[in-house]
Order: sequence, then structure tokens, then C-alpha cells
Amino acid sequence: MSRIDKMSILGVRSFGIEDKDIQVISFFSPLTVLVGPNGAGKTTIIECLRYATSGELPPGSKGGAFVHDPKDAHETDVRAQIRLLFSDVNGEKVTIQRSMSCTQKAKNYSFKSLEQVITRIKDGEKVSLSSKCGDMDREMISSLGVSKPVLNHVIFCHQEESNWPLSEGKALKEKFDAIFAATKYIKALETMRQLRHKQTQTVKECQVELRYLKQNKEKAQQIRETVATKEAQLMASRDSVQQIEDRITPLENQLTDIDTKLGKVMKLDNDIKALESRKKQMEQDNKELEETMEQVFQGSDEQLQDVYQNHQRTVKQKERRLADNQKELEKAGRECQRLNRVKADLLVEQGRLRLEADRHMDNIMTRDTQVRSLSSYLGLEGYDRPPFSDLQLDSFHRHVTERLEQEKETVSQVMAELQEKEQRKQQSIDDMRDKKTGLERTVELKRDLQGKKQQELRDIRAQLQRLEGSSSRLQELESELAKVERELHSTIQSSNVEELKNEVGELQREKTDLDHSQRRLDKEMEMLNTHTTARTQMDMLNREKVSKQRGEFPEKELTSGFNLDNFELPLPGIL
Ligand SMILES: Nc1ncnc2c1ncn2[C@@H]1O[C@H](COP(=O)(O)OP(=O)(O)OP(=O)(O)O)[C@@H](O)[C@H]1O
Repeated sequence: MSRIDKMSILGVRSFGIEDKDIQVISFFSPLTVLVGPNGAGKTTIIECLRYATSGELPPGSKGGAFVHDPKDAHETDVRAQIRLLFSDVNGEKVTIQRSMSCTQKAKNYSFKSLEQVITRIKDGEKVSLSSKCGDMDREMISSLGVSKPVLNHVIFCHQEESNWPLSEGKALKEKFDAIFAATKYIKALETMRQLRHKQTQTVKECQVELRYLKQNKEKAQQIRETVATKEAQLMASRDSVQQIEDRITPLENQLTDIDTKLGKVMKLDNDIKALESRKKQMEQDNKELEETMEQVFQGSDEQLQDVYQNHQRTVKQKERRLADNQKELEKAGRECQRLNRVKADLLVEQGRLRLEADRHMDNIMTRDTQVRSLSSYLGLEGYDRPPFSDLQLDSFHRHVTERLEQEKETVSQVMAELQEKEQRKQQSIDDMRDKKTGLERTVELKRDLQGKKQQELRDIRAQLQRLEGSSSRLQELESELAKVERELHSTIQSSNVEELKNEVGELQREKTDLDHSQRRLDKEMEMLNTHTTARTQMDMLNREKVSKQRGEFPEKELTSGFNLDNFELPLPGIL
């Protein structure tokens, strides 16, 4: 069984933040009783025990209320630390240290959970485990052998939450479920049920698959047997094929011999047939010769042989002549073809030339017409009746060339004159352009001057308007001044110089005062003008307001006028 030995507290709630403020509480067996007046810190000790063991902060202290108030400590940043020494379920000594900080911000506090360290003594050496809160809480639960809900709701139940056994059914059940870890069992049971369901499903699927696999296996067996039979058949067939092939080879050789012999036989047969037909032909020729023969040669065989040879020579000569003649005939035929082609080309050329001749005639006629018209235009005589001879044409050409030269000269003269004129015009255009630029610049300057003058005029008008108000007062003052000056004059005449000087000084001072008052009055006038404008605006706004209340004006008109937000009220006492 685990047991808590000691706990030190620093910077939690009313516990101080300095090292000297560390409080160490020792716990006794079998019972420790905390006694003290209200606000002494009993609850804080229980809260610290709860936080150290389960990592749970007291209710309502998330914003840093669990840490000593930085305002009380006159610090911006306060650190708190709780250390707990306890024996774990195995009786080994374990220390847990949890730290927090609270920083004072402009409006609130910021709470931060800092380092968490568990230290054990293993084989005489200290082993520290620094880890995140979640891991630390799990480690504490396994070390203490008590679940978190038991720590929070039973052992270190906060006094503010101590009446949870009286809470309503659902919350109570949840608490009990958490304390007795029933939720875990329910979850485990649910998980087991789901697992069982899944496994049953898997078994069913596996059984179905097994059936299929068995069928497949039987099929595979059958196929394997069939394959073996077929392979044996194939082997047997291969042997028989080999045997047949062995027998076929000599037969093929024999067949080749037979083919060769058959070819020879057929050739001989053809020879026989040819000889027979030749024999028949010769017999027939013989017969024909016998029939056509007029007289039978009566000489000897040698004579016949001579005659025959002579005849043969004559025949050969004739054959040669025939061949020569045929060659010549072929040559003549080729020449004839070539000549025909030449004839065709010549015919084409003839047609083309005829066409050209026609065109030439047309050109001549056109030329003559043009010569006639040009001669009449140029006033040349002797070119009225075409056709014209070469002589006539030459003289016409000469005349025309002369006239052309004359015209060219005239044109060049005219061109020179025109160029001269153009240069003069260009010069005058340039002058005009310069003048125009100068005038434009002058106009611009005048316009600027006009603008400035207009501005000045506006200023003067404004000044005049301002002065108009005070002009009457000015007139009064001027008349007063004139009166005073008259008085001064009369007094100078009637008084001595010293008195007069004094009086003059006084009057000058008075004048200065009057000047001041005049300026002040001017300012007042200006102000009055401003206020009059403001009043007019105010009246307008009031009128608009009244009209709006009556619903006379449309929305647009109401919003497009003065903005009431920007409107400044006139100075009090003036209006
Ligand atoms: N954040 C804080 N900073 C400084 N002091 C605090 C802070 N929070 C509470 N305190 C002070 O700590 C004390 C509270 O102590 P605690 O509630 O533990 O006393 P208690 O002995 O349990 O009192 P009770 O008998 O009334 O329950 C009060 O004096 C309170 O003013």
C-alpha cells in the first residue's frame, strides 16, 4: 500500500513565495489531523495534495488563483512549487515535484504549468523522470495504486465539491462509474463484444473461403491429373511422330529420284514428239515438193548438189539484200517520222508567226492612229493619211523628240520656279509658326496674369466685403479724428508748446487706443459675419429638420445637406 510521508509548499495561495516561506508538512500514521482557524490554509494543503497526486487544480482556479497573488507579493511573476514524498505500492520512496507560474498581465493573470519531475531511488541512485502532465499523472496513479477519480472525489475531495453524493442521478452515476472504473469495464465489454462479433464475421468469411479453397483444390487435383495424362499422351505421340519422321526421310529421297527420272522421261517423250512432228512436216514438205515439182532433175547427185549449193548461195544473197532493204525501209520510216514531227513544229511556228503578223499589223495601225492624233495635237503637217513610210516615221520621230526636249526644258524651268516659290512659302510658314508660338506663350502668360489678377480681385472683394462692415465705424472714427485734430489745431493756437506737446502725446495715445479698438471692432465684425453665416446654416438645418419631421422632403435631400455631426455650434454669448 502506498503512503504519503511529507509535502513542501511554496507560493501556493497564502503560502509565501520566498525560500524562507517554504512550509513542510509531515503526515503521520495512521491519522493526521489538520487544525487551524479559518483562512489558516487547511483547504490549501488538501488542494496541494490533490494537485500533487492527480494533477487536478482546485475548482475555479484556472486563471491562476491557486498560485500566490502577484499583487500581494508585489511581483509581476510568481512561481509556485509543491513537492511530495511518498512510498509507492512497492514501498519504494518516490518524490514528485510540480511547479506553476502566474504572471500578472494588464487586465488578468496568466497561469502556466511548469516542469513536472518524478524522482525514484533505484539501486542506491536517484533516477529522475521529467515529462508532460499526462504522462506524470499516469505514473502517479500507477505508483500510488489509486485511480484518479478516487483521488479526486474520495481521498482529496475538495470541500466545494464534497456534496457530490447528494447530486442528481446522472451526475451521481457518472461519479460512481468513474470511482469504480465501471466505464472502463463497460467499454472493455463493448470492445470485447465488438471484437467477438468481428471475429465471428471473420470465421464465417474464412469458412466460406475454405469451402471455395477446397473446391479449388479438388479442381486443381483434377487438372493436375488431366495434365499428367495429356503429357503422357504427348510423349507417346512424340515417339510415334519421330518414328514416322524416320520413315519419311528415305521415302522423300526415293520420291526425289522418281521426280528426276520422271523429268528425264518427260523430256525424252517431248523429244520423241518433236521428232515425230518434224518427220511428219518433212514428209508433208516432201509430198508438196513432189506435187509442185514440174520436172524431175535428170542429172547426177553431184550436179544436183552443185545446183542446190548455187541455189543456196543465190537464196543467201537475196536474203542479205532483203535484210538490207528492210534496214533501209526502217531507216526511211524513222526519217519519215522525224520529218512529220518537223512538219508539225513548222506548222505550229507558222501559226504563231501568223498570229504575230496579225498583232504586228494591229500595232502598226494603232501606231499610225496615234501618230495621226499626236501630229494633229502637236500641229505637225503631212501625217494625215496612213499608212506612213519609214521616212515619214523617222521625220515624225525627230520632230517629236525635238518637241519633247523643248517641253522638258520648259518643265525644268517651271519646276525651278515652283521650288523657289515653295521655299519662299516654307520660309513664310516658318515665320508664321514662330509668331504663333510667341503669341501662344504670350496668351499663356496673359492667362496666368489674368488668373492672378482675378484671384487678387477676389481677395480685394473679400477684403472690401470685410471692410464694408467696419467702414461706417471707420467714418465715425475719421470724423472724430478730424474733430480732434481741429480741436488740437485750435488748442495749439491757444496753448503753449509744452502743454500742447503733452496733449499731443495724450491724443496720440488715444489715437493708438482708438486704432486698437478699430482693429478689435474689425475682428468682431469678421466674427459677426461668421456667426451670421452659421446662424443661417442653423436656420436652414432647423427648417430642413422641421420639413423632415413633416415628411416634406425626400430622403436624398435630407442627407445631402449639412452634416449635423460635423456642425459646430456658435460661441455662447454671441448668438
Ligand atoms: N491566490 C492567493 N494569494 C494569496 N492568498 C490567497 C490566495 N487565495 C487564497 N488566499 C488566502 O488563503 C487563505 C485561504 O486558506 P484556506 O481556504 O486554505 O483556509 P482554511 O483554513 O481552509 O479556511 P476555512 O477553515 O475557512 O476553510 C485565505 O486567507 C485567503 O485569503
